[in-house]
Amino acid sequence: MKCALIQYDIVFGDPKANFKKVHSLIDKAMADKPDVIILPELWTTAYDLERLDEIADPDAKETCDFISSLAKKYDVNIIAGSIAKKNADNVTNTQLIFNRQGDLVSDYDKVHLFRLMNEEKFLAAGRKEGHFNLDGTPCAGFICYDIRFTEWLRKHVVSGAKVLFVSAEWPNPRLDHWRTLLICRAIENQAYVVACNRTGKDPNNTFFGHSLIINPWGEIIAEGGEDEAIVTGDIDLDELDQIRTRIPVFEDRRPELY
Ligand SMILES: NC(=O)CCC(=O)C(=O)O
Repeated sequence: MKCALIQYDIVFGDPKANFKKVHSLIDKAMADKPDVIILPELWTTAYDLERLDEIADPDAKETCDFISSLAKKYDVNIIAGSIAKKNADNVTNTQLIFNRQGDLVSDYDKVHLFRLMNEEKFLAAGRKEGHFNLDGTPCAGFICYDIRFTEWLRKHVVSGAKVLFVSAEWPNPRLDHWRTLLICRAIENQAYVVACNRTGKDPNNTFFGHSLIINPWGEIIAEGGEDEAIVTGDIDLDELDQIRTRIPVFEDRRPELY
């Protein structure tokens, strides 16, 4: 599974500009023929939370039509980061996943809202799990702050997920937390972690990029810098099985004790 992570500077509060930018970045990413493309968190609006009434996508319809047509056109799976989705009575931070046929295979609402960026004041938290299947591989999706919640990711891995996709807007000065948490999630779960973070800045924060692909041994396969880039790397699921055989963490767990 070849992954292409599109880490870019999201235009604040301007979905139209972001659709245009993402269209051209996806066109560019396809030069490498990836199997899956990953976008960052809130990639249509960024953290312009005070204007969500105006700019959140009603039922995610416009975003779904746009991403679905690109997935079909390019025969590629797309983790459409997350977007602000306007529902009947609230707005959620929702990760949308499309397969190569352009079908929506998961819509995961961020479960853990991040107070430091005022999410709890404007967004409703999700309650359901983020499982999906891409080309026969069991995967799960998470959004930014979710990665601090070990049990949440573990629950998905225990239910079968082998690749953990993360969409983020993780700002300075917590680059060390970002890298360390993601490496730990990969090692402890003996799973691939594929995490896309935005670059650039908004009125309140600066973002460092450093999107990462990490193997189940905790080794970094690819890492972005601080600038806009398409970060690519391959995932080899045989390697995952070898690591799980060598150190059989899932056989040795004692869930009856904890
Ligand atoms: N957008 C987010 O959820 C940011 C999470 C974050 O920065 C953290 O330190 O956790």
